[in-house]
Amino acid sequence: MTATASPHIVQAARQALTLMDLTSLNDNDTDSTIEALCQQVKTPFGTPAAVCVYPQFIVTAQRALTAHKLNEQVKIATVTNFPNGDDDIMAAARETRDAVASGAHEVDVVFPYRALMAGDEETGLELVEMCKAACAGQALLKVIIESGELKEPALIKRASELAIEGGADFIKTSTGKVAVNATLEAAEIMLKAIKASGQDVGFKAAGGVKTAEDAAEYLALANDIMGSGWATPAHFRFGASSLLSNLLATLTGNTNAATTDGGY
Ligand SMILES: O=C[C@H](O)COP(=O)(O)O
Repeated sequence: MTATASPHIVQAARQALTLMDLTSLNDNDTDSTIEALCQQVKTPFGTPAAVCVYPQFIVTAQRALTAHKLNEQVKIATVTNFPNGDDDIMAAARETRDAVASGAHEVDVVFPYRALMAGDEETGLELVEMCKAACAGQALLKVIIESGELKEPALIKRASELAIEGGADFIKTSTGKVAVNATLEAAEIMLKAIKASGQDVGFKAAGGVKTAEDAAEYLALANDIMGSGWATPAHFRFGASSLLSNLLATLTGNTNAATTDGGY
């Protein structure tokens, strides 16, 4: 992305930056990589909404954000039942409770999507209910439905409905760990499920969102379905490991910036 980006794309980049859960969920993450991640959140254009890290790095993120005096404005998100979406309700609830006790402000739990594909709706509903209870009103619960594995629009819709019924604060497309991650098609189904529920639930597009142009398409969809002004950090997030560099390049017109933070 270069200085030639249209005003519309520049505006989307500015908005997307503040809606981002800047993510590092790699098996080889260390305290150092998470410290480096937290260092990136301070930009001339504001900060991402959150960093998203594995549970063992919650404290590392807390310490690093505090050192940068950003612990008040940047939330710490983590993942549970991740990435497989197993159907062990109590294990997911325990992980979620432990993550909140460690200081997570937001927990992204994977819905037991394979159980749903096998026709079992109850397990997913109960798992979300138990994880919501484990958040104890202290943390937001984002439910990852793994839309790229569910594939069928009817299953994506049903998983969204069950997550919302179970108490999800956000529904999220993907773990970023499967072949198909966020798509506009899945986003449309999920946003329409939120709208139809009449509940105050947010949406997170995650996995494969890499450019300001990608972000602009999701934001336009959210504006169309939910109304303009809805996509604030309270309702909309991008889960992304390599979007930030492109947004900064778009905002500064500096193509070199695109090479500085990719590859998490
Ligand atoms: O939740 C966020 C995803 O894991 C990030 O996926 P990504 O590496 O494709 O940006």
